[in-house]
Amino acid sequence: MSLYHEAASILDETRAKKCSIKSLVYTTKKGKEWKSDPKALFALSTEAAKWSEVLAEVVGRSGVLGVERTLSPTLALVLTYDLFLSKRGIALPASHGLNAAVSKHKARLSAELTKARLRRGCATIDELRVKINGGSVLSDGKEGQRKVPRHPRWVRINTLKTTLEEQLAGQFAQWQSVPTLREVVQAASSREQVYHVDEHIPNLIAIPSGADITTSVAYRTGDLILQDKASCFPAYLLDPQAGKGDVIDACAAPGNKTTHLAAVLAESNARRETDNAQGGKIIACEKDAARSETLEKMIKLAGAAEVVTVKAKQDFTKLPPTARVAANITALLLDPSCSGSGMVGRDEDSGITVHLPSTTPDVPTVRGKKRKRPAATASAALQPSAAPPPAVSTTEEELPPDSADDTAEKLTARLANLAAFQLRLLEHAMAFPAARKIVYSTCSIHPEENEHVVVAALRSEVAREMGWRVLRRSEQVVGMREWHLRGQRDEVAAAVGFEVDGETKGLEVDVKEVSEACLRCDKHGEDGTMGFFVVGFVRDVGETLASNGNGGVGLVSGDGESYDDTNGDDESWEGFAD
Ligand SMILES: C[S@@+](CC[C@H](N)C(=O)[O-])C[C@H]1O[C@@H](n2cnc3c(N)ncnc32)[C@H](O)[C@@H]1O
Repeated sequence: MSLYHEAASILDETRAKKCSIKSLVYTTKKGKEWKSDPKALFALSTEAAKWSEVLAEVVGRSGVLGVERTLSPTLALVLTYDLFLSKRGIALPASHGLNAAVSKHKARLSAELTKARLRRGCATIDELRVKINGGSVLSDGKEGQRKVPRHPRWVRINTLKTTLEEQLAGQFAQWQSVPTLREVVQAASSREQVYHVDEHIPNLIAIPSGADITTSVAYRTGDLILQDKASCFPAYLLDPQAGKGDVIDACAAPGNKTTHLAAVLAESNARRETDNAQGGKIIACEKDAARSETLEKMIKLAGAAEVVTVKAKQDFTKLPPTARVAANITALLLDPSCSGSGMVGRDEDSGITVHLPSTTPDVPTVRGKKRKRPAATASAALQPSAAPPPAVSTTEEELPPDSADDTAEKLTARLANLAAFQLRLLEHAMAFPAARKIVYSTCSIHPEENEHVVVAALRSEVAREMGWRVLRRSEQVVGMREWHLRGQRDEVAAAVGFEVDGETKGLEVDVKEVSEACLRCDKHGEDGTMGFFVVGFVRDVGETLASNGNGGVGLVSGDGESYDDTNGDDESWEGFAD
């Protein structure tokens, strides 16, 4: 099988199973069977996927698929990518059937590529490349108007296996530390070896987007994990503490947040070495069978298998809060499927939408499965708050990321279904009897999946019965408390049902408190993150919350005895920052 056939089959599988290209190339059983060099295969599949929205238009409008019967839509995508966009061109002899099938239509394809570029307002292919690689651009100030993407590559140091210091002295020994993220971003195109240690998340560094560490031993052995900064917020905010019960990661695959949770818990255990309050395990649920396999592999690779128990093919909503395994669950991380509207095209860990060309010309872009759904408003799906949410089809939870050609009506209906599903999961989490803390997150920029779900959850019967409220900003771990982007106040107010006009108190929801408790990350913003939303919930019943000295809160029993005495040791968390 040629590189092109293999890359096309990877794109087909990515679409069908919604799994990442990286996991297909490197970690699946099939990965061992690839004949092509994995690095070349990964690069071609990822680049073709990133460009697929444009190339689907180019190939579809050219009509090539109607005449070249040997070409499948994905095969045409990967070949057209190499024909026009890779430095070396198609890596096959000119006489090879596949090369000829595309090259003989070069003029027509090239004309369509020009039109597609102009439709996107780009004067040159390089400008289009920048747009595709990160959306927004900024001048690097070195070569006139040369533009570079805003996004760095985020690398989490896996403290289950190594330390930040060890990696900076080893893998990054030849690299230069820079004091600002901007310097990393500006180095993106020149591939300078610079890194910036993040100010908010411990053990996280940013490196230029062009820097590839995926071939390094440290990456392959799980010492380094590619994880967007925003995606590190949930585990850090949940802040599981040693000796205070077990944690559920309800929607765990592919497992980046699970392994981050394990690392945070292990840090806490290490700080408690001298007393008896160690322990705590993580239960990772994943509904999808294929993704459960990936999850298991990622956990093993990250060295988290001892502390994490995988519940493969486990629908979280089918795990009864009264089950024996649930009795000791004190914290839950809920990162459910969402619209993915915050995802950045180049973030291979989060998955990329593969667009396919039409097999008949003049149809701009053929998207994935078409779903006929009645129009509905997202907020209607969350009303009335105490009533059970409407039934959601099982497939709707798994929709691919938003597409530019979604009509407003389709998007509204889609968000309504997603929001109802997300609320259902959140309400289920709130029913766990020993639970004291929940972190809810999405990689969506839509308030319907974010602030609106938070308000609906707070107003739900289970939240009121169990005493759930938001984890206030002042109670959050230091990096999250200091994060500048908070929830959208007008959206919280809209969900509560009244306008903001200086008066922020609702009947049962404090708009200011709730919006301040929520954290948002901007897609394509100066922070170099994907679009993201995260919020914490806590309940005080039977216990009160007190500062744990980590800048956040720990549980204190009713009689005032603290379960946590990490004052002093916590300095190490903040110490990593610079
Ligand atoms: C956004 S992804 C989670 C990403 C993951 N937390 C990480 O950081 O690597 C959502 C996952 O939830 C799974 N899922 C969806 N509904 C579920 C349910 N009811 N129970 C358990 N898992 C579910 C999906 O299959 C998908 O793998």
